[in-house]
Amino acid sequence: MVSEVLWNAPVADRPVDALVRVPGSKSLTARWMLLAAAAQQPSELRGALVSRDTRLMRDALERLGAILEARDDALLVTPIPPPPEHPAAPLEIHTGLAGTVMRFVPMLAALHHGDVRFTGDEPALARPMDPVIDALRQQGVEVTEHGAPGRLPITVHGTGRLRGGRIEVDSSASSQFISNVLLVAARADDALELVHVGDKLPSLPHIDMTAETLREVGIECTHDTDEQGRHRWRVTPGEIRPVSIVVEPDLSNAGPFLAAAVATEGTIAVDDWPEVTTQPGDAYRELLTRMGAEVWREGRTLCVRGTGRIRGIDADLSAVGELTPTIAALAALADSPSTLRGVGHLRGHETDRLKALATELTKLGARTLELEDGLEIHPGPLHGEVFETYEDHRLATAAAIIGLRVPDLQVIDIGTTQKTLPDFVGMWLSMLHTDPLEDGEA
Ligand SMILES: O=C(O)C1=C[C@@H](OP(=O)(O)O)[C@@H](O)[C@H](O)C1
Ligand SMILES: C=C(OP(=O)(O)O)C(=O)O
Repeated sequence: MVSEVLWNAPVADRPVDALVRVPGSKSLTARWMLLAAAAQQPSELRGALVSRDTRLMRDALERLGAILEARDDALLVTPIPPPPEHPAAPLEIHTGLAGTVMRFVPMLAALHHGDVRFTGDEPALARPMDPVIDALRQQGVEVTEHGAPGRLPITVHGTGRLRGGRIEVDSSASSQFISNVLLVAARADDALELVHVGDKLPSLPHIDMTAETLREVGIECTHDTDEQGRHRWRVTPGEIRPVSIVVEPDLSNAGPFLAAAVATEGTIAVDDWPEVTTQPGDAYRELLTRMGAEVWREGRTLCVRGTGRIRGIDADLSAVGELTPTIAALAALADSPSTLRGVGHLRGHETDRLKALATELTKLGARTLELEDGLEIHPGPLHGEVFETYEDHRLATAAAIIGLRVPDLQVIDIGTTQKTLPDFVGMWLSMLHTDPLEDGEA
């Protein structure tokens, strides 16, 4: 539900200068939790994100029979027991607005013996689910659609088995449709061959992330192209090894803090930036450099310094669509226009992000045109306004970035940031109040 409480976005009265530690990656936490629940032996996760999305994942896995307990600094995961011979009582799973829960858990529910109904927040009922439903049916699993076709709520009639074999998935509206199938494929009867049949494929690094996590639990997952040049993945069935891992910090969530350095001519250092990662947030290093910032590493820390000049950018963000709201916020503060391309699939995110960004940025004075697959942003003199966030955490953080430079910007429902970053406000304020003379911490 949208809260009408307004948050006065703080203006930076000097360059921000802080060391920031961001909590664990939402996407990696979701994958590790799910794989740990689908393994045969208990696993231990450290640094897992605790936010609304990951709590929903945890609840979903617990409904299916896993046990996830926080102990000291670790999350212990006891896997889902084998399905009973007779169908269990019907279950309901609430997915909130979490794409990772609504798209990743239904395939796992097929391995449950019994009916599992999936529902979600009001805006979640508009997010595409057809390829999830279609993939389940291709796997021989019955699905009932209770609402609009191809949308939540649905019931997965799990039989405790997945067929495997060849499957075609149109993942042009979200990479999550492919990750959904791959994550559970090792538990199928036969080897899986998945071919993507859509005309575009967004967020490929997130699919690479899925393949990489599978390999880390001992599952063979290959990616190539078929004779027609279509993306193809193959997964060999096998036992999912238990893990003892440390989750990387969420680099997408580091974005608004790095952008604060760019917006205020400050310096932000983010701790524990991985050397090698499949997280799309790693692309901030290149994108912010192109926008005029200085970016460098000091050991495991990534540093970004604003130079006083923010350049507009022409960028294809299809692989890293999740970064669009942050880049769009900086584009509104830039000294030349920007075109952000390849992100038509953002219309199926938490909200229609293209429409939302075009509306809100234009309202502030940066004329923003909605393109078929992106945005054209024309910076102009900006003024304070009430910024609507449409239950979208990344719209809220985009507003906070602009608010650093624009007085009287009020954000509706800043609490929506709890989806992936529960203490966003506390971290933002401590970033702003760090004494630049001290080696501070946000
Ligand atoms: O697999 C994942 O963890 C995600 C994949 C991406 O989805 P889309 O491919 O729908 O953009 C990304 O935007 C989302 O935040 C998380
Ligand atoms: C698109 C996003 O989330 P979801 O996992 O709900 O798709 C996002 O966090 O930017």
